Formats: sequence, C-alpha cells, structure tokens
Amino acid sequence: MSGRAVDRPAGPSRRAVLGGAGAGLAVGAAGGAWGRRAWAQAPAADAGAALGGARVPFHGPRQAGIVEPAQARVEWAAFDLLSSTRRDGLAALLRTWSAAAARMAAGEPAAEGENQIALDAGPSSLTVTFGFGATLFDKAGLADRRPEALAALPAFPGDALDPARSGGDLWVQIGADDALVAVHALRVLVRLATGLAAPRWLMSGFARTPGATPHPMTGRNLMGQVDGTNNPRPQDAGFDAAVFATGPDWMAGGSYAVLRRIRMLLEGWDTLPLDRQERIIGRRKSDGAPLSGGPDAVERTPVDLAATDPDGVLRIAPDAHVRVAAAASNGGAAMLRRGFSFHDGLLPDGSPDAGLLFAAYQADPAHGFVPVQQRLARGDGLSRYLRHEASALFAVPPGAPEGGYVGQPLLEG
Ligand SMILES: C=CC1=C(C)c2cc3[nH]c(cc4nc(cc5[nH]c(cc1n2)c(C)c5CCC(=O)O)C(CCC(=O)O)=C4C)c(C)c3C=C
Ligand SMILES: [Fe+2]
Repeated sequence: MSGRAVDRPAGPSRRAVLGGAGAGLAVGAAGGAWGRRAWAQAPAADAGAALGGARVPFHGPRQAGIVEPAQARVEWAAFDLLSSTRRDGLAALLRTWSAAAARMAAGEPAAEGENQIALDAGPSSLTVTFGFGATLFDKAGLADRRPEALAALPAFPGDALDPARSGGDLWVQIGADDALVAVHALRVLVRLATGLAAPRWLMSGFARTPGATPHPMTGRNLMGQVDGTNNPRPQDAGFDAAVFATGPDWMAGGSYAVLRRIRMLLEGWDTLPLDRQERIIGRRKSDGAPLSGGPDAVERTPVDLAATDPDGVLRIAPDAHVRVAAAASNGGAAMLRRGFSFHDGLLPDGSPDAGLLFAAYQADPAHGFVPVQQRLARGDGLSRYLRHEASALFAVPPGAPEGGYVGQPLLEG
C-alpha cells in the first residue's frame, strides 16, 4: 500500500476527530502502512480554519476518496458523453477535470479567473474521484478494452430501480468537510464538461461533521445504527487484494465502485421496538456491539456467528443483517463500504425520501457486492425496510501522477 501525503494545518488531527463510516480506517491510519503518511504542519488561526485547511492531494498511485475517511458531505454526479464526443474529446475532458480537481484539492482556484465561491473555506479535505461506466467504452471506441469486471450487475429480487438515476458513462464523487466546497467543485466540473458530456443524475449525501462527537466514533446511519464497524481496514491482511484490481494494465491499482441509492422505510422502522431493531441487525443500537458478545461486548468485539444462548438459540438471528452479509456467509466475498446518508425531502405520500447512498469498492464485484446482495435480497431481515432505487457500477482507475490525468493509460495506451 502506498501512502498519500495529507497536509493539514495545526490543530486536532482530522483523523483524531472524524467519525463516519471510515472511522475504522482512521484507527488504521495511526499504524501500519498509512502511518507512513506525512502530516505537514501549516499555520491555522482557529479550529474552523484547521478543518478548512485540511488537504488531501489529488495525485498519487490511487485515487483519493476511496480509503480516506468519509467527509461530511458528498456529491455524486454521473455524466453521459455527448454523441459528438470521441476518444480525443474524452481525453481532453479527463485532462481538464484532473487538473481542476488537483488545484481545488490543493486549495487553489480551479482555473484562472474562476469565481472561487468557496475560497475562504479552504479545500476542507476535498477529494475528487472519477469512474468509468460500461457504456463509456463503446461510445469512446474502446469496446475492446472494457474490463470483464464491468459486466452489468444482475437484477436482484426486490430491486425498484429508476433508470434515469442509474448508470452513466462517467462518474464523479466529490467529498469535502464543507458543503459549499463540495458543491462549488461540482459546479466547476459540470461547467468544464460543457460541449463534451452532460449530467445524467446528481445525488447529495452527508456523514458526521468532524468534531461533532467528543471522541472518534464510527458514524451512524439514518436508522440510528452504528454503521461501518466491520469494514475491512487497510492494515488487514488481504485488504488490497479485496479492494484493488490488478488488471487489466490500465486498471492495476484501481477499484470497482458499486453504487446503490437505498431508501429507508423509516416510518415503519421507527415504530419497531429496540430489541426488534437490534435483532434485525445483529448488533446493539447504543454502541454497535455484536449481540453474540453479551453485556460486556463493545463495538469491536468480534462477531461470533455460532454463539447461542443457554436455550441453544442463535444470539445472532439467521436473518440478521450482519450474518447474511458477512464474508463467512458468502464464500469470503468482501468489499469496502463507504456510504453517506441522504435526506431529499418528502415523497408525495408524506414519507421521508431518505436513506443511504451506498458505495462499495472492490477488486471485482463478482466476488464482492454481487454475491452478498444476492443473499441479502433473499434472506436479510433488514431488506423489508429498504428499497433499492438506483444502481450503477463504475471502474475507478488508479490515480494519476503529477502532470498526468486519470484514465491516461487507457486513453493514450
Ligand atoms: C451488498 C452489500 C450491502 C448492502 C447493500 C448493505 C446495506 C445496508 N447496511 C446497513 C446497515 C449495516 N450494515 C452493517 C454491516 C454490513 N453490511 C454489509 C453489506 C451491505 N449492507 C456488510 C458486508 C457488513 C459487514 C458484515 C460483517 O462482516 O459483520 C452494519 C453493522 C455494522 C458494520 O459492520 O458496519 C449495519 C448497521 C444499512 C442501513 C443498509 C441499507 C440502507
Ligand atoms: Fe450493511
């Protein structure tokens, strides 16, 4: 695992204050490979400036925005190429996008004369991550270079997918700890795509704001559960093999992102008694401890799927989410989850249009998301409180070196 230098101003470490789905990664950052990261010091006037000044370099062997802790705000945007855009137009777009992303991540104007509406907030840990959809390869004359791992996801029982909010030729994930910074970056990238690609769909999500909890904690989702505990961590044996691809050549060091907009049926969920909610997940709601561990268990107590109570009843129910999703139940299938909550107002029936923007990164979806979701869709007690409403799969190429752009080995190789 190669390190990516992260500059941050003086003050509390972002990793020391950050909750969210990546908190496990934050713990890992203290040791192991990520402990090699350089934390350069820069002056900061106050705590607010300390958060705004945090920088995650755009350039590096891997794209930023995969293993870094989830920021407070995310924007997902899918684009379709215009029919007039060929391979050289796509290369120009990715070159321009990469250069703008690198500058914004460094806290610089995206371009000369750019209006910089977010200037006084610093980069706020801005990351910009680019992905390629299966449809891109035909349109750009690259059909023979489409990776097998980009094969269409199968339909899953219960899917209620909206095609207008699914798929896309290109995907951009923008994360930042300040909403204005994230939305500004999105607007810059949309503008730079003019004449080459058009937005297909946009989604906004959020996670814990750094400093919102008194000590580092795994984040919670809108059902109230501690979510992200058993994510694989960069220092775990097998992490790179599970998350990062080794081929084809232009994808070595990249990953595959499965995205799902999952609406939570919160009105039904909220009326369930606490013990039902905990049984459905297999973990305590208060602290995320596994139900297999008894009263002394803590969040990080290993899950014991075989544990029974004195009557011989499984402590983690047969249809508990953590049992059905576990790698041990799915032939070792694993993925790095990096989800964000969304709350997009009310549906016509008055229920909240809210849930989880679920992202899973893996070396190959056929050995990650697909088998796990196949099992969840049939046997997960949580699934009756969820609706999968949108879906997409993108190849997320490796990062670009200084002066290069994301996807260059594909487009110029
Ligand atoms: C196909 C993969 C998964 C989908 C889709 C998914 C949706 C989903 N999950 C939660 C809440 C929790 N999930 C938790 C654990 C967990 N979930 C998955 C996979 C999917 N979840 C995995 C692989 C795991 C880890 C299982 C294990 O090995 O223990 C948990 C427990 C805490 C944790 O480990 O993160 C919660 C809570 C929601 C609300 C949701 C859809 C909206
Ligand atoms: Fe889950």
